[in-house]
Amino acid sequence: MSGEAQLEALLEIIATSARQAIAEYKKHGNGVDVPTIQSVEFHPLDFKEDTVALKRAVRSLEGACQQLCASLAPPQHTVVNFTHTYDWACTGVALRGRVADVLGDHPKGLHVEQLASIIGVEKGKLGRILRSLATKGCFTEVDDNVFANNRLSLILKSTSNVGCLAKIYAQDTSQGACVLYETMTEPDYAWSHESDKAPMIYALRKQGIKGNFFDWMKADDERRENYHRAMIGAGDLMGSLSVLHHYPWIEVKTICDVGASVGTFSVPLSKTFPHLKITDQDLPEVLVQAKQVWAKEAPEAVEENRIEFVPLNFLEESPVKGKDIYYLRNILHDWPDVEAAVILRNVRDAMGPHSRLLIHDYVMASACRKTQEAVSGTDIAPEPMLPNFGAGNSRMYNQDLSMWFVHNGKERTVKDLVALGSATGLRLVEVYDLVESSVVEFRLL
Ligand SMILES: C[S@@+](CC[C@H](N)C(=O)[O-])C[C@H]1O[C@@H](n2cnc3c(N)ncnc32)[C@H](O)[C@@H]1O
Repeated sequence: MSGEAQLEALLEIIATSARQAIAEYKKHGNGVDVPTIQSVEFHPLDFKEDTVALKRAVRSLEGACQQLCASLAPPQHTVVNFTHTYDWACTGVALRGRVADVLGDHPKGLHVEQLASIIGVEKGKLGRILRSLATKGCFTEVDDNVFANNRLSLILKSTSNVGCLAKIYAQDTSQGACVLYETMTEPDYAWSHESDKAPMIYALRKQGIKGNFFDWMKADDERRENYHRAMIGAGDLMGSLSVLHHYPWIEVKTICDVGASVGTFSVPLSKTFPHLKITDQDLPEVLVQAKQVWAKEAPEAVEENRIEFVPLNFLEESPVKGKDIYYLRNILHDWPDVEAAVILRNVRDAMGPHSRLLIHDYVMASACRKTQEAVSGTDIAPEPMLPNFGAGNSRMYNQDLSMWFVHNGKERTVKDLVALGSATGLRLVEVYDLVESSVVEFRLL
């Protein structure tokens, strides 16, 4: 394909995928207009469980847009932009200062002078941060230095679970990112894949931190509560609940949610499929918080004994035995290969011949078409796009880096998961591609 033909094909993909996204908003809008950056409320589609069709369209749209811009802009423009972005720092200020909460009481907007005095920061500095965010479509500058919430900034309200996740990236993960090169060159850290040698732990060591991210997180109640709310947010962000609509749950009777957090997946599962007997397993202190969440969000499941809570340290013991499904969402990516193999071995020891293991994570793919076609279990982008959808999947590749910075963990390819599985006596059965995340199903060998 000539250069010009490639660019024309990208334009075509942009137009088609944007129209597919618009059609999705119209289909689920119940009369609400399609969203723009001027929208001030959420759209009915924003928190739907099954977001596969919208995500598919947005993945192609973002991938093709970035590829087209990277092709046509001068290279210095694109490459310096990689290093010259402070979105995370500005968003972190908005989150910590609860800017969106304050603006919630002022739907027509608030002058930055009043806003800054409520928050307790200097008005000129706050104004520059909000203008930078408004320039990217988050908050609206309704008049000179007067800011109001919009559909994007609502995500930064303190009631938002996705906001809790954004806070972790802005405040904690970023600390690991800032010392990345040091951790790749200092001998104690450079060759280590241990979780207590992760870049974020390196950054925090001056505070006398001992252990890994989970030790650090559980040592502080507020941090722990934010983390588990963030896990609900992560599910929303990834559209993980699509799995409720794309897996044959009706054929299942019992499920063990391994590393269940506060029931981020199993609470909605119990509501959609009340025939299921669910076992939630996590560290004991997490189950204390989980029981409170279940009592509030799904009291009927608790009263009808459809949920049991069993403490588990999956690095040291097996989950309860003989369940139909062992479900691990966003678990393996927290751990380096050695610990991931221990977890899988412990799960395998609990499985019976009828049991299935579902690993629900991001599933990485190569950016090289030749390799992708040979091993992929997930969608491959049409030419001339990069086969892994390029920037359309950037969150997956950023998440892989986040798992390194925070845990020395990683996201894995289907090939990596198959290798881990077969080393622990498991065989691949199927890959369910939910566009952003995938569910990889295994059985005993
Ligand atoms: C990234 S969160 C995922 C939570 C949940 N599966 C989800 O998708 O929302 C990882 C979970 O693993 C749990 N965890 C960490 N170490 C553990 C261990 N040694 N044994 C059992 N659970 C553990 C954490 O408490 C946390 O709930």
